[in-house]
Amino acid sequence: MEAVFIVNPAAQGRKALGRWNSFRKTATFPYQEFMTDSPGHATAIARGFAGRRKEGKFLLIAFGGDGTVHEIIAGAAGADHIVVGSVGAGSGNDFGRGFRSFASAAEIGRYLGGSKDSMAFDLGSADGDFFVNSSGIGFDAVISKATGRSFLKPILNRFGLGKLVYAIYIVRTLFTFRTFNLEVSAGGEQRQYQDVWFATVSNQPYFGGGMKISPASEPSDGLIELTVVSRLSRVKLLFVFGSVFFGAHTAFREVDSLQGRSFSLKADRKVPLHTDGEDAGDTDPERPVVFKVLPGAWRLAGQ
Ligand SMILES: Nc1ncnc2c1ncn2[C@@H]1O[C@H](COP(=O)(O)OP(=O)(O)OP(=O)(O)O)[C@@H](O)[C@H]1O
Repeated sequence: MEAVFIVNPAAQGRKALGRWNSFRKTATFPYQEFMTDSPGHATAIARGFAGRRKEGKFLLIAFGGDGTVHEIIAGAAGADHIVVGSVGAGSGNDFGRGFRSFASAAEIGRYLGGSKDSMAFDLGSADGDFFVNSSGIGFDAVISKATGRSFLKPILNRFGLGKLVYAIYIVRTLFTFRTFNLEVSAGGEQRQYQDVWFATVSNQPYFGGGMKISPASEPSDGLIELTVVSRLSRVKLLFVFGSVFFGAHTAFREVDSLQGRSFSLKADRKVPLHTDGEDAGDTDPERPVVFKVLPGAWRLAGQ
């Protein structure tokens, strides 16, 4: 198995590059190294390896944040000669909360010299756009979009306060966001929701930098979970957000949770969509966004 690091030097407010320069000195095994130069580059690199099935197995290790792992998995989906690994060097790192990641080069060295076990995990798709953690429409997508391009993020990251960005935008969006009406089709049934703040489809429990939005999610069960938050006052939404950190929000009657293999979500106006916290455009009020699970579509290093 050949080790390949895919490094996003821009992750964690460009701190990742410095971390990589220290990390690489501790790697005692042979490896290839790629630096991403723009969004989408990690997917292109992973796709290149996905086309090299005849050359044996590859361990593609993301050195960056959630966006970097997301891109690598999207490029490697369906290629069973590729095993994905991750070293968390981003600001949110929800991936590391829901999935096993490597803590050091020594750990990777032990893995390569030892069992080389891997496990298949599910991948989500939102109209063909992949997600490993979650994808959603509404309030959370507005926040992901805003924080993704925030001038505050690199500044706060420098002081180790990246999470504060989420808090700032949650409060700001709370006062500016317009709720929407939502039609959900799941398992042959239809449900209508009024005054929706957000609807999130999860493959693993965490989103938004450590919020346990979907406690029932299990990324290898062949299922995805939909969480719809609706009909809440702005003040109560803040309480719900507070309780999300502990996964206690599901007790609120305004929080509905469904489990299934596919959900169609149709909002009555244009609403922002995110996949793994990355901007995925807006919904179209004329047609639903179809969320699906692709069971066992990618492999993660370790058991
Ligand atoms: N050289 C580059 N310059 C600018 N952006 C890049 C570069 N390489 C990759 N990217 C983009 O940087 C974005 C953010 O990366 P990533 O998510 O890994 O870090 P983060 O935002 O610090 O962490 P997290 O998502 O865990 O909060 C990704 O969308 C990725 O496509």
